[in-house]
Amino acid sequence: MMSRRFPEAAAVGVGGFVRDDTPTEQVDRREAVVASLAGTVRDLVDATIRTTLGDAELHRIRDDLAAVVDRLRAGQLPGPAGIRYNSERRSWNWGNAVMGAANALAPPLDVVHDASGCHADVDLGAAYEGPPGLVHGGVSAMLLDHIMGETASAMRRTTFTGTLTTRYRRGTPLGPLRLEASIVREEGRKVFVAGSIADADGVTVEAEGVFIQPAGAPAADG
Ligand SMILES: CCCCCCCCCCCCCCCC(=O)SCCNC(=O)CCNC(=O)[C@H](O)C(C)(C)COP(=O)(O)OP(=O)(O)OC[C@H]1O[C@@H](n2cnc3c(N)ncnc32)[C@H](O)[C@@H]1OP(=O)(O)O
Repeated sequence: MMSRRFPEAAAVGVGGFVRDDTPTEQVDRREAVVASLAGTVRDLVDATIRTTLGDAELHRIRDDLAAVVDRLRAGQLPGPAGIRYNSERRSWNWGNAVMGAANALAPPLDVVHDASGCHADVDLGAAYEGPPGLVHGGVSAMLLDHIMGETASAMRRTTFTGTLTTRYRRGTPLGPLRLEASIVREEGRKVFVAGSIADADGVTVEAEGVFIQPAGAPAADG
């Protein structure tokens, strides 16, 4: 069993981004490879939840998978993936819980920056269920936290979630959903953001949040 404590990660701290001068072309190529692997692992998670196979077959599959894990463990980072960037301002955070390319737990969320903020279309399957057929409330909050945080940061400054308030207006069905977020106002280091999740029939969850630029955190615009 792997260790769950990563002391070196604690040292990253606020605004801690790792400079990594891997050329962008190489980063893009590797990202496509890890995203493809994560996509298959995501399928595996869904298939595991929904399998109806017998116990003996599941034991055999578990043994096969354990062998695959051993192969992956042959080359590992010492801790979490972190956020890396190169001199061409290409950044990558493949372990991110919401949009990490290598993270099969991430839905993943493909966030688009538009004139009013950010939006993302996502299709949530069986792995994100809370109440029967509905998205887990914590998953909704997680997705909103991310898209609202990305809106606050506008990819040019570091912001951390200070407060996130969610109002669940009705159940959010699993399946295709639309997330939106926009900046409401800014006060010094505080950015107030509104966000929502909607299905085809309208908004299911709405949220407001305060995202804060930690004192001394880096910003691309100075
Ligand atoms: C080059 C760069 C490019 C970067 C491009 C990156 C793009 C990549 C996008 C990824 C998007 C990720 C989106 C996920 C975002 C998370 O998930 S972040 C993880 C969850 N959040 C955390 O862990 C935060 C933990 N908390 C903290 O670190 C600190 O408490 C904070 C929030 C940074 C604030 O600390 P601080 O700067 O010391 O705050 P402080 O000076 O006490 O107060 C400043 C102001 O904020 C207010 N405030 C403080 N705390 C709070 C609070 N919790 N709630 C409300 N207001 C508060 C204070 O009242 C004060 O207000 P004023 O008096 O000025 O009116």
